[in-house]
Amino acid sequence: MAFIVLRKLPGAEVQGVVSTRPDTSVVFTPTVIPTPAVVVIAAKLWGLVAGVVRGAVRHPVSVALVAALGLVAWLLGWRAAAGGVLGAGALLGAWAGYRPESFMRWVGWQAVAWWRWLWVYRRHWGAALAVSGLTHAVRGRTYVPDLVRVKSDATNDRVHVKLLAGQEDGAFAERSANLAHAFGAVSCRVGTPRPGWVVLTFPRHDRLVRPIPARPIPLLPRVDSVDVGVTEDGRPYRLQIHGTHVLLAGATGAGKGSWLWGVVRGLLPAAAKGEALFWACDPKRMELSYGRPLFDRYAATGEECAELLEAAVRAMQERADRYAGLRRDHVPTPDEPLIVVLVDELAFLSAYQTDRSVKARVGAALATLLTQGRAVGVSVVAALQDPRKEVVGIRNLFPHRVALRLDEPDQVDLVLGDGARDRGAAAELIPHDRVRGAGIGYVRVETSPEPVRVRAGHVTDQDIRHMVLAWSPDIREAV
Ligand SMILES: Nc1ncnc2c1ncn2[C@@H]1O[C@H](COP(=O)(O)OP(=O)(O)OP(=O)(O)O)[C@@H](O)[C@H]1O
Repeated sequence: MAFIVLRKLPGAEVQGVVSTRPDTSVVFTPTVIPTPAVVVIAAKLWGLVAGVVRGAVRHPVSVALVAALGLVAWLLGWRAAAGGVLGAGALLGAWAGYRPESFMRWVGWQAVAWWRWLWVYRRHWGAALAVSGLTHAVRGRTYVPDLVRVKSDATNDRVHVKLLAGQEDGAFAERSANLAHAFGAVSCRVGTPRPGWVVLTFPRHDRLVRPIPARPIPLLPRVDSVDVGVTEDGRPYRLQIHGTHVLLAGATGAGKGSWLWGVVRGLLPAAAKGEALFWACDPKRMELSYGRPLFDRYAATGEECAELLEAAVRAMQERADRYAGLRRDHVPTPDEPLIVVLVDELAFLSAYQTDRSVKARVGAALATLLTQGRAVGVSVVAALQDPRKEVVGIRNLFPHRVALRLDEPDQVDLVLGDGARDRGAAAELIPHDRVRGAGIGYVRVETSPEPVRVRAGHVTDQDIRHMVLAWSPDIREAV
């Protein structure tokens, strides 16, 4: 409208023309009302002031720096301003050299975030969201969700987006693959920090691309959770054990073994103190047999596994009878240790089990343990290749679940719950290659609706041999 007022367009004004485009319905040309220049200039000025204020609120440090520099140049001349810039640069350089972590925290990552906001996100925002189908047209005007802030750290960019009124976070979750491609990232995870907002997490570097050595055996006994690996942010990941059950789902070769052994490794000091016991079901006889001396009970055949699980149910019920009316939770002690029931391949005992009576006994014992074991100190940690198999019935009884590499995208939601795949848990895309992919899995954490990618420390055969030599009960007793 402003141009129509300020500039006389050539040719005659065409009025009341109805135009059509092949991809839209009828579009009517709006009536042009000549506006006084002063109104248009005032509107432009208002837009400018609003833009400056918005910029100052969103980027206070950058705006303050530019303003301070302008003030110095105005009051003292450009030489003083240039000297100030050089001096500030030297100070920042010294800070970065002596205290790189605090420098990155307060200055470095802010600068990276600002650059990424400007160069990667802001530049393509409207077009990328329009092509992804995340903009909305209302009465001929197109509205784009607001790109409010970008925060960066060593691994990820977190893009804070204010949704359009009436838009829902699921729309972004469904388009996470489009967004990842649009902004050149390997993936995009969608979180909802509060109503009306989404946070899109774009990883810049993959910290998990190389295997991680087995996590150190803790110095002090601890049973609540175990440090089994590292998250993509580089933080240790503690898997909850006490008061819960854990399901590890992953195709063959996905690295379930390193998670199972990571649990054993982290609980060794507690086991040495008598506060944790390992009962192992190893129907494949491949995985757990290697560290057999570490286990207080070990079962391999279907019959033996059924007996072991029923013994766990008896121990659980005996405790429940004693606790009834007296206490509501379990505290591990040498008299009342946490019993960790490890099951290497759940489907061997359920879906592939040919002996019907064994299958029924295992199913009944597992269902009882999973529904009643948590409060009295019996935790099940089970591995499973195919989450579609007959374990469907008990799958949801595991409060903590890990989706390692899976064969099909549909399997992800079966393991992690509805919507996990859309929110970025692309477990079917974890590389098959052992070096780049084994041991990587997606987990859900209580603090965030977005799945978190974790790589378990690689517990090698040599680590297991060392664990057996240093920590098995027989050897400790002999010493
Ligand atoms: N965290 C890890 N980091 C790197 N390599 C790993 C990791 N975990 C396992 N591996 C390697 O990947 C291969 C497969 O691991 P593993 O046997 O644990 O897989 P799995 O899921 O138990 O497979 P299956 O169900 O067939 O037994 C092994 O060679 C192992 O050494």
